Amino acid sequence: MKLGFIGTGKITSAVITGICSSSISYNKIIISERNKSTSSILKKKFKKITVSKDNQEIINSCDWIFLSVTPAVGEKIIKNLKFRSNQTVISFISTITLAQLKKAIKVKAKIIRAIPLPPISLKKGPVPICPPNKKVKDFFNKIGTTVEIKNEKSSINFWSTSGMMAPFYELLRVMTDWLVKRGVKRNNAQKYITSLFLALSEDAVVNSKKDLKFLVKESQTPKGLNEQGVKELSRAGFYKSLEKTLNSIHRRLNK
Ligand SMILES: NC(=O)C1=CN([C@@H]2O[C@H](COP(=O)(O)OP(=O)(O)OC[C@H]3O[C@@H](n4cnc5c(N)ncnc54)[C@H](OP(=O)(O)O)[C@@H]3O)[C@@H](O)[C@H]2O)C=CC1
Repeated sequence: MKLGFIGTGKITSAVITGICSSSISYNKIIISERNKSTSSILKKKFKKITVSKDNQEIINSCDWIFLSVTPAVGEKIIKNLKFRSNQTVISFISTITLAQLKKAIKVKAKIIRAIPLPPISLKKGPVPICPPNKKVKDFFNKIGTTVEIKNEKSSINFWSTSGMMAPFYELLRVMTDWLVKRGVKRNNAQKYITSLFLALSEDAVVNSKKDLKFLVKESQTPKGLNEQGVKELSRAGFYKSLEKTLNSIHRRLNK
């Protein structure tokens, strides 16, 4: 199987890093030259990668095509590319819908939307795909955890929560800086905060059969520090504001 990537930016780089350290079997990966620096780094790093200047040439030579350009570029270029009906086209593009993709691609290829996130480079994290597709599901399960979504409207909900990655890192940054201001060495502060949140996330995954509210409750002792933390942040509107931001990202995606 030959895999082609139209657009070689941050997410292509993460997906290819995941693929190249996984058990996925493929003959070749062809990536577009743009971005020049990213494509040349990937080519140097992984043997089976070829770089092409011509998007159409990538499509002509590959079985699976990953669309990984920004929405504005996608709207401009996809309609001018010629696909084959026996191809699988997987779009990472955030705001181009399945109906719009079908119209631009014209032939009856299999068209799937997927939302890989940067930790896919570590073969970790969820990959929502819509509509469900067995082969695409098996593929992403080798570099993450595929979540099949039947209804495209519902996939927008997942897209909305993916807008919380940078806010999550910002949370870690604020706590780390807080420790640094109190005299803790930066590397110790960062190590403490990142390993604490890694452990908490792993614990939440292990306990994923339980409703998260039990973990919220279990991690508080009456009148303890965590009880104070949740109470004060709730009173300050921290969690309401999180919900409000999710709603506003959702509205933007739903336009
Ligand atoms: N980053 C993320 O976490 C995620 C991103 N996505 C989606 O994936 C898509 C790509 O995102 P991301 O990787 O972050 O964006 P980037 O801006 O990093 O990558 C886009 C790439 O497209 C290239 N490009 C521009 N024009 C063309 C063209 N005509 N032909 C081929 N390639 C071209 C750019 O090259 P150049 O630099 O030369 O302009 C760049 O390398 C977006 O639609 C985004 O919504 C989806 C899931 C997660």
